[in-house]
Amino acid sequence: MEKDNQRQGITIIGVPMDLGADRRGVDMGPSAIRYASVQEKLTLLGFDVKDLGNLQVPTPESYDVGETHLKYLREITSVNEELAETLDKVVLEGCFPLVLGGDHSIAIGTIAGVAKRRKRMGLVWFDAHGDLNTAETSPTGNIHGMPLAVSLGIGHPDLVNLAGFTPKVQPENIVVIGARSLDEGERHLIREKGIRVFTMHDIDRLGMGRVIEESIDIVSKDTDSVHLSLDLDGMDPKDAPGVGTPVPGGISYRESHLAMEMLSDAGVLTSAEFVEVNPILDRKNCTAQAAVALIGSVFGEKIL
Ligand SMILES: NC(=[NH2+])NCCC[C@H](N)C(=O)O
Ligand SMILES: [Mn+2]
Ligand SMILES: [Mn+2]
Repeated sequence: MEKDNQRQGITIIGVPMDLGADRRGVDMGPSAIRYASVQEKLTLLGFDVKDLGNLQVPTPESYDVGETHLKYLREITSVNEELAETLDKVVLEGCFPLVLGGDHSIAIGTIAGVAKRRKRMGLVWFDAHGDLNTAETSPTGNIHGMPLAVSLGIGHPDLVNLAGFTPKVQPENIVVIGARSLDEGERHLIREKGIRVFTMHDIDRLGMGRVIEESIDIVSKDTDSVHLSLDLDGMDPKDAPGVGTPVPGGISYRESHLAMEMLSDAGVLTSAEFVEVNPILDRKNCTAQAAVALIGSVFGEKIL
């Protein structure tokens, strides 16, 4: 991949989605991240920032949950269709799309939108979870546990065929970083597809520096773009408590920054999303603040 030196601008899109997860409140994630001054930070870093505001997302109270093994499938599909269309336009304009969630089910639409005009996309999946479930393997029926499988072309046809093509990404161009809570079906899929998963065990042994060096090789080999999908629950709950599905033993605050700084230095990223910030479960907005600090590092902020 060529280094992307002529970044024109950044376009922010909020997706206040909470239909993909069991715990309410993650719909306030985009507001919390904006409140933590994301636009100011990026402007200070010298970028031309445009905020498109939030997509409209139905509230769970006004809809029927639908099939319990794929909760709110219809509503989630339609929001993701709109998100994919919005992102396609942003890519066509030559801007860097920065999506603020919302639960992780929005990655279905983000990835569909950013992959549409690309031949081959690399994907960095920063998460405590694999998000590789299907209706058959999910223990919860929550679609936020499925977006990576969907992007690989595995899952309900309405989700998989979103934006009219499938798959969005190939298993050999994906890295998962920070995994420590995987369901049985997800373990199977990881082995079957040969997906490179850097678990917490690998991060402990290799160190984040090596993990990211290897990750950059994987996601940039023979690709024309790289998307970062960052679930704040990848971080340790001590540093990012405002998430709906926290798992102890996560990536530290500094390791997270090192990962973002190295991705930034490599100049490979072409789009990003920050998801699962739940202000109701947070402590004085510190999870949204962590998200904004990491966004700073993604866009080149340095200590010195
Ligand atoms: N994006 C997330 N936080 N996903 C959590 C998924 C948890 C669990 N594996 C499930 O499928 O329900
Ligand atoms: Mn997660
Ligand atoms: Mn996730």
